[in-house]
Amino acid sequence: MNKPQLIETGEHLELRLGDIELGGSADRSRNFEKAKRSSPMFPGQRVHRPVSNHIVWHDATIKRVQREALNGHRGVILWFTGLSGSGKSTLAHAVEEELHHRGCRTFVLDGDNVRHGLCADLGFSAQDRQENIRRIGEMAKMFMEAGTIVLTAFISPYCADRERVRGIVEPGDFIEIYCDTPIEICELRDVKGLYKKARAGQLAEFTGITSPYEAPENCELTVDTGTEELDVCVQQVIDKMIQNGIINVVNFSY
Ligand SMILES: Nc1ncnc2c1ncn2[C@@H]1O[C@H](COP(=O)(O)OS(=O)(=O)O)[C@@H](OP(=O)(O)O)[C@H]1O
Ligand SMILES: Nc1ncnc2c1ncn2[C@@H]1O[C@H](COP(=O)(O)OP(=O)(O)O)[C@@H](O)[C@H]1O
Repeated sequence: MNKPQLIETGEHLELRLGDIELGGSADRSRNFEKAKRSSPMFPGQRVHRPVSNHIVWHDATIKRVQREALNGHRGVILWFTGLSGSGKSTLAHAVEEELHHRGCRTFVLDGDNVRHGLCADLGFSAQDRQENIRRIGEMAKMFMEAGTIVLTAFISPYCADRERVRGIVEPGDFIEIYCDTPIEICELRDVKGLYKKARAGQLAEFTGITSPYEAPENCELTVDTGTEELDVCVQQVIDKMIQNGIINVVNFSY
């Protein structure tokens, strides 16, 4: 990797790799106070604010931009969304491999895995899915603040829930990637046999069958994970990252 430079500009620290500005202001990690907390959208929907009035934000002395300088690339959230079987996990892990082999710090947060631990108490009602995505969004943000390229692979079926995650980070920090596989193909793949169960009435609230999926309308990238080869989709994600100044074209040219 090219050696990144930290440049002081007034009150800000900038991280530069060649001509690319990798980081933003040194106090970007303080956007806790600015986090958008939207109003409830349906009865019973949870709104999260600290329960106690007696907690005070503690500023880190080592900032995100310094961690990014150490890593040689920006932290970012790559948010993969799509139906079950659309290819979120396969694509996220394939992109991670590509990035890891080229020296990037990465981590994949995967739906089934997170539901074994942090979100083991949640089911598949709209409210539980909302809470699932809220927790994952907060966790992804922490990974990103650590300077990591975090790749998330959750159905995240509701536009509002995805937009809420976008709203807790700065513009450019959240790259939404729609794994656009039609349900007919997902059902043919039926990787885990869940569509068969859902059709047989053995699995309630199954996305695409008895529970909605709201496709993104203005996402950063749509990938045709239904018919394109995996390596083509990986390259599209890498190209988007280069275009957005997350990683350096020098390290990713073939
Ligand atoms: N009812 C129902 N609907 C959808 N999916 C179900 C359901 N029950 C279990 N599963 C399995 O759980 C995985 C989806 O979890 P997520 O955390 O990604 O869902 S969500 O974002 O909160 O909607 C999903 O994983 P993927 O197939 O990788 O998407 C399924 O394996
Ligand atoms: N271009 C592609 N991108 C991702 N997955 C693909 C692609 N083409 C075929 N597949 C296959 O589709 C399936 C997707 O499964 P998975 O990644 O578990 O989906 P999800 O995480 O969305 O539930 C895998 O069997 C994978 O090999």
